[in-house]
Amino acid sequence: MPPEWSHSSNEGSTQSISTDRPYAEKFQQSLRQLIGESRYQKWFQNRSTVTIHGDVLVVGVASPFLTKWMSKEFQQPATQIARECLGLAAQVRFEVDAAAAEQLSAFQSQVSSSSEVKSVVTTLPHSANEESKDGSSVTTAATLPAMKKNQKIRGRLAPRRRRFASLNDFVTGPGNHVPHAMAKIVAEHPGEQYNPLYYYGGVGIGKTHLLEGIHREVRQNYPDWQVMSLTAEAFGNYYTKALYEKSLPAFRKKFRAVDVLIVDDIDFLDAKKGFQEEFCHTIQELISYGRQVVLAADRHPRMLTHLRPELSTRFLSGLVTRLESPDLETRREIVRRHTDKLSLPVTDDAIDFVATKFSRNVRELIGAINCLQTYHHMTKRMVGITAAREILRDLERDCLKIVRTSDIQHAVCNLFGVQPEDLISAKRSRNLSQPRMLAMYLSRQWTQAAYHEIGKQYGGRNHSTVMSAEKRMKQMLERNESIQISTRKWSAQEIVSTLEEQLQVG
Ligand SMILES: Nc1ncnc2c1ncn2[C@@H]1O[C@H](COP(=O)(O)OP(=O)(O)OP(=O)(O)O)[C@@H](O)[C@H]1O
Repeated sequence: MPPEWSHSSNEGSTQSISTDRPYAEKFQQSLRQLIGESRYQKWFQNRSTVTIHGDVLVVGVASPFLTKWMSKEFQQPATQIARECLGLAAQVRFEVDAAAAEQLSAFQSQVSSSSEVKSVVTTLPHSANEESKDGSSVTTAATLPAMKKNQKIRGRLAPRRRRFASLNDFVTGPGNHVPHAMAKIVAEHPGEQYNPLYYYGGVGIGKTHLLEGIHREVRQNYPDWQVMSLTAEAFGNYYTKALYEKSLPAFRKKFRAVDVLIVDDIDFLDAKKGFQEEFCHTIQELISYGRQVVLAADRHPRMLTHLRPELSTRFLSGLVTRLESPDLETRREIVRRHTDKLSLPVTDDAIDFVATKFSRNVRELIGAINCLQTYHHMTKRMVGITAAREILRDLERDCLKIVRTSDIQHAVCNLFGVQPEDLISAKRSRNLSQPRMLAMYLSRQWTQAAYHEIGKQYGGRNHSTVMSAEKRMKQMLERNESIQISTRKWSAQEIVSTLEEQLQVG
């Protein structure tokens, strides 16, 4: 699968080249054949979009209800076809996409006599919604024979190129103005300082937005430069393919010739020793020739505990900068700007309600606004606080992630590099006592488990051991004491926030 990739032609064109469209169309055709014409028409045609990001094929649908229904019904055939089109690593996700909702409502107004369409329209959102992280990059939409005569609608369904987010649309506040300023500097003077520039932070708080903003701005500032954006996973897949096909020289030529390399989700490399060396050589070579490298991950490089030392040192040799969840004022501004952009009439107290309720993750915040917009679209009413409460009630509940003790154990083991069976054993070695104490503390914070239940899960310890672990951990947080991970000490607060962010992602 090709990465999102843009370069100039010899004529100096500044257009992005998207190679996703043929894959998306092939996916649609093959799916139609596999599930049959009538099911395809009923569930996909005129009401879905297909977007490809690396190995992830996203089917956009019109409502949260449909995401659940479609994954239940079509996950298996869609994955089978995606793998045939994109390779074995391909995955399929069903997500809400405003373009699919638009398609559906346009289709409905065209063929309102069709009862089949009506039955789907009744499922339009009253509850959960989520804007795709890469929602700006709709690649191709399902074709619509019934609409083909309608020029206006056909225009809207035409395949679009990926649109990168803009740095100017990024709302800044205390937790993110420095990372944003760094993005501006790097986009103006790539390769000159902060190389590599490494962003880290929790889920849905703008890392990809900043990467896309840099991509876009470099392309504007330096139209004939080659800028490549992809995920670490896509890099790994290319590398594996090149190894398999014995085409490593071509692979290296391609990746080491770019002027700016932008790689998202670097944490993927943590568990993939096989790609680390190649990735390390790639960025080393680029940086040594003054090319810019920009990276993003969910953790600080030192918390990627399975990384080769030369790679984490390389990450640390530029600028490592943390993005924090936006504070209330920043969230209010994000809501204001987004509702303005959608021309959504909404009262100030409804804005406050959304900004207060959806506090951890901007993607969820934007998803909430999209739900309000659908309500407005359907009712033509101004969105006030009562409507906002009503519409977002389910979504608010869905955003509360259920955390299990096994999630906590997994996250702690991953961070400290210890084995799960050791963490839950009766062993008392020093390298296990701190991670275990932390895991017990998090189990109390995030699950409903009682002290004795937690104790039982950690080597049959009694409830007083768990109570003292919790007390000691609280003390460490209050006094801002440090915890050792491999060779380095971290503040207890930083470790707990990192783990909690991962628990929220799942
Ligand atoms: N400060 C901000 N101002 C405006 N929009 C924002 C801001 N932060 C995030 N967003 C928007 O929120 C959505 C999610 O952001 P993004 O995809 O960049 O998150 P992320 O940190 O990369 O998440 P993940 O860890 O899941 O990859 C995007 O639509 C993005 O444009």
